[in-house]
Amino acid sequence: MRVYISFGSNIGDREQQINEALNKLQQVRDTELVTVSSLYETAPVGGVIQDDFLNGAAIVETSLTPIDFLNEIQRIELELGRERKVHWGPRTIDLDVLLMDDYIIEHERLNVPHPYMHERSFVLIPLAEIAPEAVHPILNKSIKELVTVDPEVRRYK
Ligand SMILES: Nc1ncnc2c1ncn2[C@@H]1O[C@H](COP(=O)(O)OP(=O)(O)OP(=O)(O)O)[C@@H](O)[C@H]1O
Ligand SMILES: Nc1nc2c(c(=O)[nH]1)N=C(CO)CN2
Repeated sequence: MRVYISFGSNIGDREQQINEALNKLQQVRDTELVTVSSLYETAPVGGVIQDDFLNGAAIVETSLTPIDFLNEIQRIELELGRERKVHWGPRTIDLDVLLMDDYIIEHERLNVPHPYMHERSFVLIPLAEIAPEAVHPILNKSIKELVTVDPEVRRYK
């Protein structure tokens, strides 16, 4: 199964934490990291006053089940010291599943496509860089069609 993920960090050495998360992802069993986007510096979305994020997206190929893959990314978040305090608040690392093939999953622990991905340019801009043709299976639109220009999402590296 092809999985599209987004990642973000806004506490501590953001770039280092993203690199560590991607290294750990590369070591997950039966999983290959296919493509990683550039990093983008993004203004915080959602109303919580907090520092800017570094965000990006990646393409992963895995033969794990969707829940086993979620378990692995949640383990990586915990290993990198992620604490769940403020909803939508600051985090050392956040890994979200955006798309899994063309699956629509409504599970208590996993909603795919990610319910907010189509309205978040900090997700769509990095994803459009690496997967413009990927299709949102509920909206039936490609990422290229969903993405819009946003001056608050700036190419970083
Ligand atoms: N597509 C998904 N990717 C990652 N987690 C998901 C997904 N769908 C549901 N979840 C569930 O969401 C829960 C909360 O995740 P998390 O704390 O990362 O939310 P958040 O990052 O604060 O908000 P958001 O989901 O809007 O990014 C997790 O425990 C996970 O089981
Ligand atoms: N720019 C930006 N804003 C956010 C982010 C994020 O990754 N980037 N994550 C959030 C919680 O999921 C809330 N707000």
